[in-house]
Amino acid sequence: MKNSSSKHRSRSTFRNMMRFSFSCSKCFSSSSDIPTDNALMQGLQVLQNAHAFSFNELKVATNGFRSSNKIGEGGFGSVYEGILQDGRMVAIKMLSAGSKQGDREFISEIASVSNINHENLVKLHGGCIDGPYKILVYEYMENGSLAQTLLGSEEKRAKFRWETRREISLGIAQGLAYIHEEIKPRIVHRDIKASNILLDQNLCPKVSDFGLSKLFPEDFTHVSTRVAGTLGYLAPEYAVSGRLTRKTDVYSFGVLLLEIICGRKAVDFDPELGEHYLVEKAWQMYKTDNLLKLVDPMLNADFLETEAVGFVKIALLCVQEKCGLRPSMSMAIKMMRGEIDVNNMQITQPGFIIDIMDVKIGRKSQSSVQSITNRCRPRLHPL
Ligand SMILES: Nc1ncnc2c1ncn2[C@@H]1O[C@H](COP(=O)(O)OP(=O)(O)OP(=O)(O)O)[C@@H](O)[C@H]1O
Repeated sequence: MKNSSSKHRSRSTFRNMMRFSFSCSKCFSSSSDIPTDNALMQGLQVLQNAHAFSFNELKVATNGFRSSNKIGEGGFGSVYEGILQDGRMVAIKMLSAGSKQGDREFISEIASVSNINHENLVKLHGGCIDGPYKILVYEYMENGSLAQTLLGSEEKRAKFRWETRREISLGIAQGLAYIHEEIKPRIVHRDIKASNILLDQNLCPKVSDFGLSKLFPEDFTHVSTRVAGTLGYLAPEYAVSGRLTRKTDVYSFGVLLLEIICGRKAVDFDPELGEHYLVEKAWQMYKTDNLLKLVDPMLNADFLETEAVGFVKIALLCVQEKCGLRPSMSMAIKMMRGEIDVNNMQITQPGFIIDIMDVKIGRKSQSSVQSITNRCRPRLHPL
């Protein structure tokens, strides 16, 4: 199920075009986002809790960061597979040198991940800071990302059964519920998407890439922040106002859940249909009572209909336009397990962004949009 590095590269290039990060000094309290020497020092101190690898150790593990060891490339650097001296297989993420943003992501990732342990979160073994090099060392995930396996090209897509999709969805939800509700300080991931869900040898899903995560003091309901994330997964209110809450992740989870059920990307391009959006499609199908038609044809109708339709409804609840109507992750888990009947929940219009460069906006968003610049004004689609 593992893919070649060239394929990783071409997909990553496309994904990176979809990922964006911008700030607006007028409306976002961005001072905490600017990496300072102090912040860097704090990051280094936290790193002492994890293993500090030497650059040479990692160079040996990856055959001198040889291109044949490269397994992927993300927005902030390249990922290599490597074998440590003790025989452990690891994924080694070398952040792009000299990038200020890279510093921030690096510290954020270390601070978020080095102290947490959960079967649905990728384990960070440690890291290395050596001159211009900033490197993270993770447990190795044999089956790559959901973006490669479930949403890859038609001929290469893995055939995930319904039960596997259900367990993957539940696992991701459990990882998120853990960082949202169980640990202190709480963590908002901020970049939940298919390429950040990695699968181990047993197809157990693990949330990875905490580079954009924000630590959340317990008594805070939200923080104002630079907007960062990936188009298609971005909660509208967060894109519009920079107001980050756990419901920002819940929105992205809803989009991801739709992708898992439908086997289709959140935003896709078709030569005939043009660009189309999964959230919009799901809402149309819901309104016309056609949710079954959304389920991935690759399943050949081999799935539990009520459960699959229930999962689409849960996804629609997670992407509700009003974040107050979205469930918490623990509530979503209860619905997925059938402990709460999703059919008793009221589903209203979802919200989504189709173009961050265009200034046309849908209803309900005027007031919050007024405070931001033209450049970063998203267009909310009036569904
Ligand atoms: N722990 C890991 N085990 C195995 N492969 C990994 C691991 N971490 C990352 N990868 C591979 O490297 C690729 C790039 O990962 P990375 O987190 O740098 O970026 P991304 O999530 O794909 O993109 P972006 O940076 O835009 O979010 C992943 O898609 C995956 O194929």
